Amino acid sequence: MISMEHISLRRGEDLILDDVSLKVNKGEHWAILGRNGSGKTTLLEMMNGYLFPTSGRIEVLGHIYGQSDVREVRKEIGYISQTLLEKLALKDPVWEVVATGAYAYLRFYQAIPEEVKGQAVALLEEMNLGHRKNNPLGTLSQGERKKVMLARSLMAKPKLLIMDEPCAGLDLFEREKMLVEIDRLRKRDVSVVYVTHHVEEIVPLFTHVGLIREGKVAAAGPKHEVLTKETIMRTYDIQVELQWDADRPWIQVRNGG
Ligand SMILES: Nc1ncnc2c1ncn2[C@@H]1O[C@H](COP(=O)(O)OP(=O)(O)OP(=O)(O)O)[C@@H](O)[C@H]1O
Repeated sequence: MISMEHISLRRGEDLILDDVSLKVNKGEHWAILGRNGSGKTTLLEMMNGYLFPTSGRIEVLGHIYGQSDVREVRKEIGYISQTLLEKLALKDPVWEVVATGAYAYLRFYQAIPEEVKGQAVALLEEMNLGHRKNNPLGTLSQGERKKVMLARSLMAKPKLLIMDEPCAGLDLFEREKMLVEIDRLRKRDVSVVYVTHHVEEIVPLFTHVGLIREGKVAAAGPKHEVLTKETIMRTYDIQVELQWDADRPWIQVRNGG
């Protein structure tokens, strides 16, 4: 699905990504973690073809970046980020916001086919938001809005779903509801790449973990191999204990970190 080989990105004097290699195969779902400024969003922007590396090779869904039309590749990629959420029109009814996901634009300026509306409403119902379909997006809670974004990204039936901190800013209740939806992505034919700051968001859906430190891959591979207290301590410079419960990792910070 994704093959990044020896990717580096230089900005002036700074090496933002430093010889990063990462491979996401079909059937795998990856969680990417790392400290603030370690390069996670930059990595996602490269997967989407919004940023090009200074050196290295990126292949996504069989297209080699630099030799393909990235706009075509992006049609097969769903991208969920705070920036996108901020661009959506708060006055538009929720079902319409979801329906625009079937197309490459943010708002409709023509009649929406009934079939597309039906698909949007079905996705909202699947996420227990059917009763809110006619409400303006701006009246929904932050958690509900994030679910709307997820539903919207699924409209185009993406092969790859890239999520940049989709649970940021959610309370415990809203976050768990969102995580239920994310875990349910296993029923779809889609590979997920998910950036988060919180280890406990690595729900059972996820098969692999990548840890980024100062623009380099500190560790990457099957989650139970990669996610250990030693690798977390190396990535975050903090003393922790790590426990798995129902195939979900939890962190306890030791006194004084
Ligand atoms: N346009 C830019 N010009 C120069 N430096 C940049 C630019 N964009 C990002 N950076 C730098 O690149 C580094 C990595 O940024 P990035 O946003 O990828 O990190 P991140 O791991 O996603 O951080 P966070 O967890 O805080 O969101 C940071 O040091 C950032 O300041």
